[in-house]
Amino acid sequence: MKGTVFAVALNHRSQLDAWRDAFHQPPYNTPPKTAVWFIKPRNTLIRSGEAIPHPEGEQVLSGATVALIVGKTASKISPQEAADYIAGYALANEVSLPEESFYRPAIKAKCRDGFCPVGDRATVDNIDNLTIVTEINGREVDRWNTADLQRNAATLLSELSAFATLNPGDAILLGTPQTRVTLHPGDRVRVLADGLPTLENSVINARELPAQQTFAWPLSTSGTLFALGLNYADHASELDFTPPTEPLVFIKAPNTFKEHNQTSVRPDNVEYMHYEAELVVVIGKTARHVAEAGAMDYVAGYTVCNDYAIRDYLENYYRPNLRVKSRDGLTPIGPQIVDKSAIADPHNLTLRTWINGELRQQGSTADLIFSIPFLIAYLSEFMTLQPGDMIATGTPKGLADVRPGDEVVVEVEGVGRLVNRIVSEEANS
Ligand SMILES: O=C(O)C/C=C\CC(=O)C(=O)O
Ligand SMILES: [Mg+2]
Repeated sequence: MKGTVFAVALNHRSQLDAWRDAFHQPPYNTPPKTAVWFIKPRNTLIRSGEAIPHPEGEQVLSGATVALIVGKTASKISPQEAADYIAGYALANEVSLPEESFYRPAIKAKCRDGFCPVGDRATVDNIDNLTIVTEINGREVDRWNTADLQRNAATLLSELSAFATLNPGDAILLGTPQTRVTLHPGDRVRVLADGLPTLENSVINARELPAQQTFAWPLSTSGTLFALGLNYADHASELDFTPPTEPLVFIKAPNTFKEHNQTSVRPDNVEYMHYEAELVVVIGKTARHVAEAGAMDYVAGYTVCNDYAIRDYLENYYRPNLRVKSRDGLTPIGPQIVDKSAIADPHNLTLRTWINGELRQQGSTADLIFSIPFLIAYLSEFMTLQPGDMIATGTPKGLADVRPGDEVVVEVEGVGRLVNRIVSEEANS
């Protein structure tokens, strides 16, 4: 099994009930209109029998659920067609720290090493009425039924495939109830459901992890692309935000990647398709608990990306949400990785974007709010960065809409010049 693990928050009725009043207050203002997606990156994935690391001083919550495993490439499918695209289901545990907000991506709560155990796959007769039981140290502590999900498995597959092509081995975690069970070092947590292989994991103190243990999806084909939001003060203010005091990090899945000289699709009937020129840092060796002072040793090189956003789809849930940023083909990246030794000072590079030859965006990595070593230290404090992982460092001021027919060139001085063309949905079909 391999692939990207997508997950959905606020999909159990008990969660919607608990948050109902808050949804009408800032920062949310309205209840979510679409599924609230997030990604469990490869460092979170472990198998049955492996240990869940418990970060010292944190409250760790078990979130027993089911993973839908995709069997066939799925793009824009209806709920009625979904069964044909599903290879089976597996028990999973969407382990998390407590969440006090659904406004920003919950990366620090949900993307810690080993926070996504997934069991073996099987087929299930009726996934929409499945009871999932959690036992800790042999005692039942939780039980819930998939009939209480807001969106069922087929609907989730359909809604995600509307903007992200799913490939065999990709998975969707169906959601968890509001109430979760606390895990402690030394616990054994078992997740059970009729017809699915039991998922069993011990919980160990994260300090006791063997140094060489990595948290890699066994057959992963691609590193994780972490992206920074609002990492340039001038860009934050053009979007009417004050600059963040802590990095705002979201994840872009591999379905978004496009090579140099390819096309990206502008969805019909949208007003805002914005380019974003960004310097991307490529990690060269495993980084866990790295100090800022030594963090540049973990960089292999640099590349360029265009972190397109469809801002019409912004909702104040895990903002920027996957519908805005993780659409098929909306991250042109490349054209090459430039070795670290070729860049004298990555914090003094000019970024530029041209539309049809006209210069529309210009900034400098000198203005990054959170520097490259700070970001590596920040992320590696709560997750293991692995060779091939990437950090898109954010974009400066200068956004504008792009239209079918436009040629968009983003450049980072000394690193590369990345060309992309915008096409309409019709031209792409
Ligand atoms: O939530 C928002 O509107 C802003 C999030 C990300 C912007 C981004 O990708 C960047 O600053 O770069
Ligand atoms: Mg960006």
